[in-house]
Amino acid sequence: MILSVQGLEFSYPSHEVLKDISFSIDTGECIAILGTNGTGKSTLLKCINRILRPQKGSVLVDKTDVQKLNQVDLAKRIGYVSQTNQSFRTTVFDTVLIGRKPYIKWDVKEEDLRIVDKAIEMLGLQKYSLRYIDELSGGELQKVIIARALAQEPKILMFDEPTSSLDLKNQLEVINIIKNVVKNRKISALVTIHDLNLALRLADKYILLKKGKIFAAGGIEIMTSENIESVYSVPVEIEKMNSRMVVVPI
Ligand SMILES: Nc1ncnc2c1ncn2[C@@H]1O[C@H](COP(=O)(O)OP(=O)(O)OP(=O)(O)O)[C@@H](O)[C@H]1O
Repeated sequence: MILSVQGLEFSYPSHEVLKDISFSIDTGECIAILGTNGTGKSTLLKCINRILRPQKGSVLVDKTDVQKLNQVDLAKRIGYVSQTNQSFRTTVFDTVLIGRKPYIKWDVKEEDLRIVDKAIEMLGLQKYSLRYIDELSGGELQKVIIARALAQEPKILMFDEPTSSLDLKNQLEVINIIKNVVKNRKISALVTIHDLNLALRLADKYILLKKGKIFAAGGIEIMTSENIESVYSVPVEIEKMNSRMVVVPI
């Protein structure tokens, strides 16, 4: 088990957001965190990555409490791609190189450069490598930030809406990159995503959040029309197309 969240509760000063959240993830698993706007998906990722401190509960990564890890060890374990991006004026290459920061002691090594090149190549960003990130489109920048997280080589990759600025082709590419990286590197991913059909392509397991609580969690068997309707308040049908499950709002 690479990640274990037990009895997590989190409130902002004005209101309670997460209640009694418990789940665990094994190596090689890709988990989609689903739920309506404002239900607490990003807050959950931030609690796991220690950006926010839960009032109750624990988060163990590799059996170690995240609260006890120093910043470098945390960054070697968890890579986080948030919904908001940095605004420093750096090139694409240098931005992705920042992902290697936890490993660089004095000088950047050949291996760091190789890993950065590989991440840039995986996201198809070679032609932008020397461009400043404020000269990119929203989707291109999103891919740069994903490349930086891959270069970080963490054990758990967390993505907050990784496909939100991407066109259809890039959405599918990014989903496949995440799936392949998880399987090939034997790591895990936690992904918040609004598009249920992309979630079905991506994930091995699902967590349906409703009003800050886990409404259902598990494999494909929990992605029923009843559960989806209950969480999103929209009637849906689940159909099979080309041997793939699709969610169709009705
Ligand atoms: N910094 C903050 N201070 C106070 N309340 C906040 C803060 N950030 C988020 N919230 C509130 O906490 C709740 C959960 O927000 P969160 O961003 O985790 O939801 P989400 O499920 O990720 O939503 P979305 O799908 O819209 O991104 C919302 O009611 C939101 O308004």
